[in-house]
Formats: sequence, structure tokens, C-alpha cells
Amino acid sequence: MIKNAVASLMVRLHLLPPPRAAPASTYHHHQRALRLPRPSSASLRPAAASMSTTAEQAVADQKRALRTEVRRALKALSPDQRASEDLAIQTTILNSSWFKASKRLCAYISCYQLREVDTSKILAECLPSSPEELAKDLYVPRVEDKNRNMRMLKITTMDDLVKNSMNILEPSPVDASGNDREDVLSASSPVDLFLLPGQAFDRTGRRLGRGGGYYDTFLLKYQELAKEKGWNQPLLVALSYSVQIMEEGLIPVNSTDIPIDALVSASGIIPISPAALERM
Ligand SMILES: Nc1nc2c(c(=O)[nH]1)N(C=O)[C@@H](CNc1ccc(C(=O)N[C@@H](CCC(=O)O)C(=O)O)cc1)CN2
Ligand SMILES: Nc1ncnc2c1ncn2[C@@H]1O[C@H](COP(=O)(O)OP(=O)(O)OP(=O)(O)O)[C@@H](O)[C@H]1O
Repeated sequence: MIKNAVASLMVRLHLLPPPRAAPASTYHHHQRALRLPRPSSASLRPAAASMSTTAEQAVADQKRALRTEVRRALKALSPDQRASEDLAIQTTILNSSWFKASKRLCAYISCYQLREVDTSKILAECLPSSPEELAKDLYVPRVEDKNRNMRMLKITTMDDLVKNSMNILEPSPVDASGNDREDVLSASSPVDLFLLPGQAFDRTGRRLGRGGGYYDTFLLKYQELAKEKGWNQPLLVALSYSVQIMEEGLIPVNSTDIPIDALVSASGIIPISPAALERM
């Protein structure tokens, strides 16, 4: 169903046909697939530098249209289908060697109303109430403003979370004793894994979010920090219902989109990047 929907979308949006190269080899190059003008061209026209270019606007419009299509497909999922995919995805992750080996991670607090893949079983396994050998340091998102600013703060129990204005659970900036929660960007050691939400994904590593730019901005910051510190880059793993996996080339991307390393759906793990192929 979504295939037909996005096929018609592709016609309406005049997108290029999918690239033919194998997923692993498209990983490093996928951001060029739409052959957009290079952003640096804006620097030739200082007066226009703060405006978005026509090409950027076209990509933003295409993204919005795809989000609408996916939202519709997610709404059509039955509660039983969702529950069965939620269980399969979480079981796959909990049983994986890379999750078991992870000591510190960032994950999202799933929102049922937004039809996000459930993370509750995974979060429970990370928190100190689980057997000692399974507990991990867990950092979760907190939106600071509408200007793409999001932090990842450490929590130790689900009671650390309160509902924000968007109806998503997030940590308060200070804990019960009045201490600032640890911000993952100021932590002295790295996280090795991110579990990411999103609206649409493909097998080449493209990820479409909710349009806030929060994750792309944060991931760029974290990747720069890891580079500066000489840390290994964390594995970026997205969780996806089957209707959210698109044909290659359908997801519009621009230069700020950070590609994912792997995708987990009810059918299993799709490793994408060389790092994922090595670790998964
Ligand atoms: N669980 C979870 N936490 C998260 C995110 C997320 O996607 N999922 N975020 C990732 O950025 C940040 C919050 N950003 C958000 C952006 C939009 C909406 C939202 O409700 N969007 C509506 C449409 C709103 C509109 O366009 O009027 C929707 O998607 O249906 C929620 C959170 C940080 N925390
Ligand atoms: N690193 C960044 N620096 C500046 N602007 C950015 C950055 N990342 C994203 N943006 C801007 O944020 C806006 C939303 O981006 P986009 O539609 O790609 O978000 P998304 O991928 O749907 O959301 P998210 O990243 O939260 O999952 C766009 O205008 C984009 O240019």
C-alpha cells in the first residue's frame, strides 16, 4: 500500500529513480543522490545567504509530503500488527551482541500516540533495576527550544520522566536532589550506541525525522565531539515498522541529514555502513 502511495508521490515530486548501486557502497555517497546544487553556491550571493534556495525548499516540500504518506500508513496499522512488530523489534535488539555489549547509550522514549516503535522493554533492560550485568548508562532526549536544540540527559529510573508540551516523556533538567542531570555532551566517556526514532528509512541509510531537525543537529554535534576526543563513533541504529521502510531513492535528503548505520524492523537487522557490517 505504502509502495503505491510513494510511487505516486515519486511521480508527483519528479524524484530521480532509485540508485542502482548496492546499499553498502551507496552509504558514503547517498547524500549526493539527488544531485542538488552544492550549498556553497549560496556563499556567492551574500544577500541570499540567509534564504533557503529553491532546491532546499523543494527537498523540504518533498519531505513534508512523504511524512504525510507515512503518517497515513502508520494510522492504518492495526493494534495487533503494531504489538507484534514492537515485540519482534525489541526482542531482536535485546538478543543482539551489539546491544548486550553496549555499556552506554542514547535512546528515545517511545510515544504510542505518535505511533513510534515501542522502546519500553529496551529501556527497562538498561536501567539499574535490571540485573547488574545488564544495566547500562542511559541518556534520553530533552527538547530545549524550537531552534533544533535538544540535549540527551542521563536517567536512572522511568520516574525521572515528565510529559512535555508535545506529550512526549522527557527528563527534567535536575534530579530529585536538585543536581543537574548529566548531559551526554559533557560526559567523560563516550556512548557506543544510539537508538533512533524516525518517520521513514531506507536500506541505504537514509532517515526522515519529524521535521524538527533535532536529531540531525544533535548527531552532528556528537560525531564532532567524538572526533575531537578520539572516541569511536557510536553506532546509529533506527527502529522501524515495516511500512516505514521505503524503496531506495524515495527519501529526499539534503546535506544536514545524518545517515544511519543500521535499521531494525520486525524482519530483522539491516546493517548498512561498514561500521555496522563490522559490529553486527
Ligand atoms: N520519542 C521521541 N522523542 C523525541 C523526538 C521524537 O521524534 N520521538 N524528537 C525528534 O525530533 C524530539 C522531539 N521532537 C518532536 C517533533 C515533532 C513532534 C510532533 O508531535 N509532531 C507531529 C506533527 C506536528 C505538526 O507538524 O503539527 C507529528 O509528527 O505527528 C513531536 C516531537 C525529541 N524527543
Ligand atoms: N546540523 C544542522 N544545522 C543547521 N540546520 C539543520 C541541521 N540539521 C537540520 N537542520 C535543519 O532543520 C530543519 C529540519 O530538518 P529535517 O527535515 O531534515 O529534519 P528531520 O530529519 O525530519 O528531523 P530530525 O533530525 O529531528 O529527526 C531543516 O530546515 C534543516 O535544514
